Formats: sequence, C-alpha cells, structure tokens
Amino acid sequence: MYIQYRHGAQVAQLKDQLRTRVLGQRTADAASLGGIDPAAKRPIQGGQPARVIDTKESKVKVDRRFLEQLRYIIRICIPRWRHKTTGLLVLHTVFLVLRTYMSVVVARLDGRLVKDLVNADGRSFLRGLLYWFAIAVPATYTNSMIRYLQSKLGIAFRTSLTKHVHCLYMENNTYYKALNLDKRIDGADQLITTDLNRFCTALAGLYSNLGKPLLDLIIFNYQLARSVGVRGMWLLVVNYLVTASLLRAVTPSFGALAAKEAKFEGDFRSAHSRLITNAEEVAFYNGADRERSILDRTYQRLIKHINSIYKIRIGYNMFEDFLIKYSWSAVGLLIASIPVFLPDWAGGRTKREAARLPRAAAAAAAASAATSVRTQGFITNKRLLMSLADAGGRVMYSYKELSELAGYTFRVYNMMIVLEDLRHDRYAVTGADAHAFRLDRIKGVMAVDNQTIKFARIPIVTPSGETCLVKDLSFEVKPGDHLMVTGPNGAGKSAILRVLAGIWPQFAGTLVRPAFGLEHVLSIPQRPYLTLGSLRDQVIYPDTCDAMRAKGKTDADLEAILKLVYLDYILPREGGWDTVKEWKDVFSGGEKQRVQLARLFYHRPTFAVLDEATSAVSSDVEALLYEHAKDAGTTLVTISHRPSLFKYHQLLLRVGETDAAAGELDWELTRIGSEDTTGHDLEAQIAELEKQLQKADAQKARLDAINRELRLVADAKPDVAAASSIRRTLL
Ligand SMILES: Nc1ncnc2c1ncn2[C@@H]1O[C@H](COP(=O)(O)OP(=O)(O)OP(=O)(O)O)[C@@H](O)[C@H]1O
Repeated sequence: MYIQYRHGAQVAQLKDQLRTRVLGQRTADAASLGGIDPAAKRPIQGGQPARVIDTKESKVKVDRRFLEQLRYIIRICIPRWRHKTTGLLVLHTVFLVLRTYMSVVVARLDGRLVKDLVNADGRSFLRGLLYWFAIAVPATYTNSMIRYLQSKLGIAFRTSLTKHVHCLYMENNTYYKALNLDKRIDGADQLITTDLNRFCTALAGLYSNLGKPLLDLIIFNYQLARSVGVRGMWLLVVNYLVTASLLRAVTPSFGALAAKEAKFEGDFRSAHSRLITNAEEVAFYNGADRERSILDRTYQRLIKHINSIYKIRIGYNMFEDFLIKYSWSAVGLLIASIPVFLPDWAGGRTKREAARLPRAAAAAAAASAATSVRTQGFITNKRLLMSLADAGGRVMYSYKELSELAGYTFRVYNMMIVLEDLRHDRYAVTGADAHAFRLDRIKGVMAVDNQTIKFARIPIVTPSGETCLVKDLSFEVKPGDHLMVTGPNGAGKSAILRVLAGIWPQFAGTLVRPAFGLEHVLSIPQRPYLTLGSLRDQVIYPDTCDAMRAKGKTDADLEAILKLVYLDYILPREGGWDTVKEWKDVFSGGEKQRVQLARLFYHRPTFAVLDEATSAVSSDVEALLYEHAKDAGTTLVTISHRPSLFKYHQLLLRVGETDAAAGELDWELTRIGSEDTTGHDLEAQIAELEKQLQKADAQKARLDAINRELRLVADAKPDVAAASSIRRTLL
C-alpha cells in the first residue's frame, strides 16, 4: 500500500486533535503537555533577535563599556551583600588597612632609631629595636594573610562564575548550539577553563594591587602633609597628575593585546585537543607531519603575538620606570628637604617638634638637638615618600593590569551574553535576508503525544537556514510501526532526527512527539559515545548508579542486558562493573555500538531512533538485536543503507532520491511489502547477488592462477606432497 500524506488536511486534523503549543510560548501546563514540565528541556525556539555584541578585540580599552561589562560580571560573582565573597572582601580590606597602618608605624620607628643613633642614646635605641621585632610578627602575618585572601578571592570569583556559566552552557542544549548553530564564540572550552580563570586572578589581584596603594596614597599623603606642609603636598599632587597623564598617553592598548593573546592560546589548545580526539585516525593515515605543521603554525602565531607584546613593553617599561622610580624619587627628595631648607613651609607636626627644642640650653646642645630632630623627620619622610612612590607606582602599574583585565572581561562577558542568548534561543543571523528560513523567524509548532511521532509539513533545513535538505516532510509512526529511513549520503536523514530531537530548528510545520525523556524516545547516534566512569556507567548512561538503583535495577539486570547484546564476555575481561577506564580506547568499533544498544535495553523506550547504529555489528547479531528490541516493545526508527534491515520495519521513508529541482517532493513514504518496496527490495537483492557473483568470478580467477603456479612447481620438483602443502598454504 502506498501512503502519501495530504499535508494541508493533515495539519488541520492535527490542530483539532492535539493540544498544541507554539514554540516560544509557555502557555500549556504540565498536564496538557502529556506530563512534561514546560520548563524542562525543550526543542529550540526562535523569534527573538540576538543581542548585538562587538567582537572586535582591537576596540578593547579601559572605558565606560569595560566598566559596564565588569559591573555585570561582578554582580554574578557577588549576587547579594550577604554572600561568602563579601565576607572575604571585608576581611581582605581589614588586612590591607592593617598593612598600611603598620607601614606608617615602621616609618616612624625608623626615624626614631636613626635619631637615637645620632644622639648616641643606646637605651632608647635598644628599646626601639625591641619594638622593631615586636612589630615584625603582626606585619609578616598581615602580608601572608593578604596573599592568602587574594587567592581565596580569586577562587571565590571563579567558583561563582564557573557555576553560572555551567548553568548557561548545559541547559537547553546550549553547548550544542554554541558549536553548531551560532558562530559568535569559538573555543568555548578555552573560554570556560582558561580565560575565566585569568579574569578571576586578574580581578582579585587588581583589588589588592589597586585598593592597597590607593589606601596608602590617602594615609601617607595625610601623614606627609603634617610634616612637609600644604605647598609640599601640592607639589606632590602636580607630580601625580603630570605622570598619570603622560603614562595614559603612552600606554599601548594592553586590553586588546591580552584579548588577542587569549584567543590565540585557545586556538593552540584546541589544535592539540583535536589531535588527542583523532589520534588513531591520524596515526593510520601517517598524518603526523601534516598535524605537526598545523600545531606549529598555531603555536607560531601565538608566539609571534606574545613577542610583539614583549617588544612593545620594552619602551613602555623604560618610560614607566624613568617616571616612577627616578623622577618620583627626585621629587620626593625635594619634598623631604622642605622642612630642612624652608622651615616656614613645613607642616604643623614639624613646627611643633621644632618648638619643643630646648631654648635655654647651650648653643652646641641646641644645634645637636635640632640636627637629630631634622634627621628623624627626614628619615620618616623619606620612608613615607618611598612607600608613597611605591604606592603611586603600583597605581600606575595597575593601569596596565586594568587594561589586561579589560581584555579578559571582554572575552568572558561576550561568552556569557552569547550563552544566555542561546539558552533563550536568540541567534545571530548573518546575511540571512536572502534565505527563506531564518533563525529569528521560527514558526514550527510542537505537540506532545507519548504514543506518536508525527511530522506534518516540516522542512528539514540546515541551522543557518541556507539549505533546505527535505521539503515539507510528513510521516507518522505509531507504536509497532517500525520505520526505516534510507537515502543517499548527505540527503538529510540524520537531520530529520536532529529536528525530532529538538537540536536543529523546526522552521515550520507541526511536530508531534513524545515528551522529552529517555523512557519515551532514545536516540542512538552514528558515532558511539562512551562516558567517563565505570563499566556500569557506560550501560546506564546518562543515569547515575543511584538513579539506576532508584529504578529498582540491579547489576544482575545489567548482566542480562549484556547477554542480550552479546557482550557478557566483557564483564570478566574488564574486571567487573566498577572498573574505570578510558572506554573509548578499550572497546572495538562493534563493541562500542553494542554498548550503545545495551542502553536501549536498559532504558526500554517507547521509540528508539537508530542512526546507522549497527553498521559495525555482524549481520547475524544485528538480526538478533532487532528481534530483541521489538520483543521489548520498542518501536524502531532506523536510518540505514542496508536493505537486509527492511524486513524488520513496516514503513520505508526514502529521502533525496527524487528530482527536487523539478518541483517534486524529495521524499517518499511507502509501506514495506507493498508493490513499490517489493520492487525496491528485489532490486536491492539483485544488486547484492551481482556483487556476490562478481566476487565468485574473482575467486575462480585466483584459484586458476594458484593451480597454474602449482603446476609449474610440480613440473620443476615432482614432489606431490610438497605441491599439495604449497597449495594449502596458498589457499
Ligand atoms: N551543523 C551543520 N550546519 C550546516 N550543515 C550541516 C550541519 N550538519 C550537517 N550539515 C549538512 O546537512 C546535510 C545532511 O546531513 P546529514 O547528516 O543529515 O546527512 P545523512 O543523510 O545522514 O548522510 P549520511 O548517510 O552520510 O550519514 C549534509 O550536506 C551536511 O553537510
């Protein structure tokens, strides 16, 4: 019987019969969706444009955009005030203040020690030394706590961000969409593992590298103002302003350079990952030289870029050192000399100390006391100025770090925005105006019926909307109606399954399918997937051991399943269910496929979609597997080129075999056993027989050749036994 659906009527009927739900709207409740939670995993939707992001690294700098991006990320790191990270920040700040206070105390003590030396006051000097050691203990503790808390802050930022990104990445198949449907980010693995870490380290470092010197600047300036007076302070402020504007003018765009470096690092890493994933194939092809040239090329590009950064840094560092180390020291000495040469300009504290000098004493004693007070003041001021120069220097250096942070912020922010877009099915549509199908105009409708898979006028289109592989596809599979899908390579057979699974967009038409869940539909892909974990984990994937026990299944049940797929021998071979190995390297191609089939018997779905899932399994075993699957009550949807599988199915869907250019539909649905498929069956069987006949001819020719050789050998050496032994060997 020939079945060809009438699309319009079919769709109208569908609409009447089924509770439908338009993608992108969550109007139906769980009950009306056949038991699935509407917020649970859904097929991809559309209708909203993606947010426009600027992906040009060259535009990265410390500006308003950077601050907005940073604010966005920090709000994810610290979502509320009563957060663990806030506690860390407060503690870190306390230690930073403590360190600055210690620096002031040390500067004063230093001045006092030198004064005692000049005065030759041994007792006071020894007392001062005692203070010196006493302060060393809390000072060193403070320093190491600052380093510890900085690392803890970095980890806290990273944990919050990684959790957030994992949530975005793993929900609603975003990881698949980032790779296949939207090209705005490349190397998501590098972004999540390396760039995120660099961002967090830079942010935590910046807080202490910028927060501490800023605090130092305030406190030291106040201390200094009391000593060197207002004019001295003005000189200092002018010095800061001039230096800062000079540095800003000459600083290269370190942010853009850092973002580019991170990208090249990502490319280099992914080149290595590709080699690891495809090591066996490369080895078979002897492709080491070709692969090495790819690795070398990506490495060279990275190194060339890093070298150019180093070269840029030579001139910049020279200028920075000249300004901060030498000019600032000279200005510092000038300022420290104010109380000595211009006592009228000095600050209040210096004047008070000068006033306390003994007036009535002898001239020599007065001169000596004045010298010691001046020395103490100078040493204290010099130390404060050195600390100030150090703090100012660090603030200036931080500008470079801030620029680099801008680079990492740019990459992390863009990744988050894209992932968020993809999670909500917002795609970047490039040059798609010319296409009939667009990701931002998805009109597909989906309904849930646990006993049906039904396509009604659904076009099978590549995700970009560029190529329509199958036009207005319509078919229906009910339990027991096993369907086989055939067609030439690249016709779009697997694409049909991708639309069914909701990982490719359904641009139009109506899809009726069971709720999402492996007990309803299990898809077994072309390339077997083996997960990290024990042998048991391979069979029950994606369930965990606890989930398996909760379902009331035991290891004995799993053993029975292994028997069904003729894999029971692997249990003793691999050392039991708890053995953990890199299973993709342990199993042969056929074994991998049979492990995948074991999952089918474990989950026992209503429908199983097998995409060339038995291509590496021998025909006799394949036949038994199909029989077992059908006995288990699973309805099969098989993609295969093997005519030998026809007999296990009721329906045959052929795609890509008609002349689509002539306006015909490029698919055809027939019932197996009907006149049409019988013809197809016969053709396939004739082709198979012809192939075998050709083989027989080749074997006969080989036999003749061997007999001729033997005759020659027998003529030369008439030893019949030897000749027959040679014959056995040759055959
Ligand atoms: N992510 C993608 N983006 C764009 N085009 C794609 C994508 N994935 C596959 N295609 C294209 O879609 C077409 C159909 O692919 P599909 O995997 O469905 O073929 P198939 O009929 O299953 O072929 P085969 O028998 O070789 O497995 C191919 O031409 C392929 O290049």
